[in-house]
Amino acid sequence: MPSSLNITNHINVAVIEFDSETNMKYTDDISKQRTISICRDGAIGVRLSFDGVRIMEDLSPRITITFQNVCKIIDIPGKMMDPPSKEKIVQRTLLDNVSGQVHPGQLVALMGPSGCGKTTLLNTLAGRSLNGVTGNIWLNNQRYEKSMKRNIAYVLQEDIFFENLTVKQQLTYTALLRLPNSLTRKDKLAQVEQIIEQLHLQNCANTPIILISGGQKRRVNIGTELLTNPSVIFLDEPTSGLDSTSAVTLIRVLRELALKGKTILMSIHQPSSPIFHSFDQLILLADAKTIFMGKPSNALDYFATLGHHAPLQYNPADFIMDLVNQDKEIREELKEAYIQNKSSNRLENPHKYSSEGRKYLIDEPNEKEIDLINKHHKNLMANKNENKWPIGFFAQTWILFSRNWVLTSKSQFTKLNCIQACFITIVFGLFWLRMKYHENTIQDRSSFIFFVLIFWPLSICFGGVVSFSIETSVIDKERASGSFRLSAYFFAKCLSESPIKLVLPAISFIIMYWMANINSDFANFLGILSFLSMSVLVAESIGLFFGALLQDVGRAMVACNVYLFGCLLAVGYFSHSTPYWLIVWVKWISYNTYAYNGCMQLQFMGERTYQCTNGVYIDMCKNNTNGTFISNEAIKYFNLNLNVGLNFLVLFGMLIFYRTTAYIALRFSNIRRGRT
Ligand SMILES: Nc1ncnc2c1ncn2[C@@H]1O[C@H](COP(=O)(O)OP(=O)(O)OP(=O)(O)O)[C@@H](O)[C@H]1O
Repeated sequence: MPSSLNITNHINVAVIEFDSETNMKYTDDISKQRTISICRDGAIGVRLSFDGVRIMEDLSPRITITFQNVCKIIDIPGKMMDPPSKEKIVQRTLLDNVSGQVHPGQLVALMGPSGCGKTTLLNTLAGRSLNGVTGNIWLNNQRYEKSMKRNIAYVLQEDIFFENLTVKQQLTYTALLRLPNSLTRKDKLAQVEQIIEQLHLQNCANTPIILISGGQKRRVNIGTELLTNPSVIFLDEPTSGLDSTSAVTLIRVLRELALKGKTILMSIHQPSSPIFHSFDQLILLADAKTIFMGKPSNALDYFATLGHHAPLQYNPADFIMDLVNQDKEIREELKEAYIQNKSSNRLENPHKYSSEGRKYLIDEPNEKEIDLINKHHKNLMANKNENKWPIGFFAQTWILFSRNWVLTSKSQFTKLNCIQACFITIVFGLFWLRMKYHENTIQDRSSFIFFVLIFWPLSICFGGVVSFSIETSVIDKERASGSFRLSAYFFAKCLSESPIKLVLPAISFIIMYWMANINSDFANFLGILSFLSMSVLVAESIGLFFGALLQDVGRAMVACNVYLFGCLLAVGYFSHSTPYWLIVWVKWISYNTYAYNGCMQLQFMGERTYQCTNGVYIDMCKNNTNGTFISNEAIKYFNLNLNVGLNFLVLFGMLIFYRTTAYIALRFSNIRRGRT
């Protein structure tokens, strides 16, 4: 035993969080150093190591998940059927009275042909897309409630990440977002290290996810879900796409987790023989119904009782999959046989199939209390005062801001973008090279401003259109596990992306501005730069708005193009004979009007002297072609009568307007997709 002084030193941190329901356990584990475990009634247990860092330990409640007669029926519009149905709505059964029970410490496989309902069952048990679901689901002896989600991890079939992040960055940002405020940053980072070690990811911890192998990606996916120390883990085909060695490694990791008391249910397609036999239980589905539930080692014996004998030396999983993938008649026979075999009154109602196989099946739960009792009883309901989110709005915004900053920097400063910026800068600079302060350059000066205000805003705008579509799958996945508010994501995105997206346009503009010799006054230069920056941000907001509203890149691009080019023409630069009724209103809703107006005034503002040339543009040069005029005269020529400050203010208003509508559109599209 360590000295009492030692213990006291390290309890200091814990005492702050003690309450009547907190248990303490002292372990003298040499491999993990001496630790004190603190276990509360929540999902997260805490271990104190002697260096004072708290590490979450496997002290989450042990949970038995019981599901009984779970059905899912959805309505499909008749015209979507093939062939189209005459009925307006066609009902389709995705799950038909599926029952089962998975205990802590068990690794259970869910198998069946493609489309039999494995993912649907996992979604249902994980509390996702519960529309049209009936039946009972219990976690221990408590009926399933939304708040219990925090005890559940769901590893999706696809490995969805921001692939430019390294493995460690991915896990760190997730830990900072999903672990509660009661843990310090240091504790959360320690938890990341623990997961990296547990999932054997040390070798690729600092490698971008895009460069790691499929098996490693799958483990990062699992690690991301394990960070919150869940009690129940659902995995949808975690071994698909992996070679047999990676699959075996993964199953070994899952087995280690099961040994720590996790309840694990995973769907799997065609496991190798060793993997098949490593499961504690097998649930086999066909056409939305159960056809076998028992130990994998009993599966072949069960099917043999129904006359389906496996050849010797044959992988049992292959045999079973071949069997259920055969014609519909066999599946009907297997479904019927299972119903008979599980039926308790089979003796009173003799059936055509042998009921000899019953001894190979595990009994289905029958809602009796005995099925639901779990010796590790814990209250799984969320405390009423408990926050819905692990961390507050500002903390969420800050972490998402940091992550987005890293991602946007990587995506913005690519070689391609830099080459494009250089090329545009040089072409624009050479085209309008060192314009003289002469009357005949005022039109060229106008076109310089006009084209600068087209190129950069439009190129950033199209980035905005695709922005959500690139991020939607990751954000949806993260929000499905309750990581952060949509508003925090949007706010962080706006704050982090705007400055980064302005860097290339600003550098390029500064060089072009000097090359074209626009206006040497520094204040005017800053003013024009501010107008360009504001135009870029407004244009990006328009892109974000269409991207969020239409949720389809193709359609959003078309809508954005039509809108922007309509607005661009309305400035009246290209045609002076456009009907007044057509441009009079479009002109005032076009951001180009204000940006162009402001920049042009700033360009000609001041007392700079211009040389008259032919008197085509400036009245006072008409009779004095060798004279001079003050640049302000050009403002009159271009009829620029809206105050510079007002132009900027309107642009700023547009920025706020389009960002707000983009957020509303995003929230609206989330509701349409069933997310809140
Ligand atoms: N939202 C939906 N609308 C209509 N049909 C759906 C919907 N979701 C699932 N289905 C259908 O339900 C059936 C079961 O789908 P599910 O994804 O659960 O199958 P699965 O067993 O996981 O298949 P796989 O092994 O190929 O992933 C499929 O036929 C699928 O087409």
